[in-house]
Amino acid sequence: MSKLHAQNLSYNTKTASLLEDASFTLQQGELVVLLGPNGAGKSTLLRAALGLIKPSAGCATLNDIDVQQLSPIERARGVSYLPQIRPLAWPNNVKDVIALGRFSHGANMGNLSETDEHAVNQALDACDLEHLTHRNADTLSGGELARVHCARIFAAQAPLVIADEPVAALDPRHQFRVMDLFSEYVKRGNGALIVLHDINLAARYADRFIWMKDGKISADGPPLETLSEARLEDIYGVNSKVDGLNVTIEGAAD
Ligand SMILES: Nc1ncnc2c1ncn2[C@@H]1O[C@H](COP(=O)(O)OP(=O)(O)OP(=O)(O)O)[C@@H](O)[C@H]1O
Repeated sequence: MSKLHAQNLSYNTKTASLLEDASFTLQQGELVVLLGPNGAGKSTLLRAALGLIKPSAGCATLNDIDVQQLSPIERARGVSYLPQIRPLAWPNNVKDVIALGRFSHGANMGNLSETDEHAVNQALDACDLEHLTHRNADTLSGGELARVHCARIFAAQAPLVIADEPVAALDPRHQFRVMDLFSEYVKRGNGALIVLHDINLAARYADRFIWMKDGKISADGPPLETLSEARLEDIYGVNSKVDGLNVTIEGAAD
């Protein structure tokens, strides 16, 4: 059972505390949504938990090994990470960008093994990208490119994924399609931690919510237990109506 565990992570710059005493666990078999307003510290938390930045205090482990000790390939085999900002180093075609997800398996670009080829084709198909296989990635629309990046992390076939706003640029149909893919991935026994700003979408898919504000985790639990009008006002400063898992945001609270 793969498990990413963050224990009392803090991250300070010279002038500010961006993350304070944050702990969470992600394991196989659960789809967790990380929620919080812009600037809450969600990306900082994910990067510290993955060992991409060195925390000022606390530590994170992947399967009980300190993430700071893992090589990039070891880490990528355990957790596939889709950052919020996804620069493309050069204008590869769609299939080659997705094949980058196979690097952690030793894939040889331009000469993929049968297993790599199969994983890439499966991801292409799952993300509705077959018709774009040979297009240059720098000619895609924002939504198409977002799907290519999702396909890249699915092609990696890691037991855990962390995705920072994977559906932000997608139209409603593709938002559901991509969230369905994460859901199916979790049902196959994997684990996913996903940052979303759409609370209704989050409530529809999440087994658990982690709520963040001002660099701190303020709640961690099942949607039905942690989603409330008071919570939405506290976290986002909005008035809302919450009925079970249905949320209507009525407007800014002040
Ligand atoms: N290296 C840095 N130096 C100074 N401030 C930083 C640094 N990195 C992040 N920040 C600030 O820390 C805060 C948290 O940033 P972070 O990207 O973690 O937020 P977030 O919750 O992911 O936000 P969003 O929803 O807008 O993506 C922001 O105010 C950001 O400007």
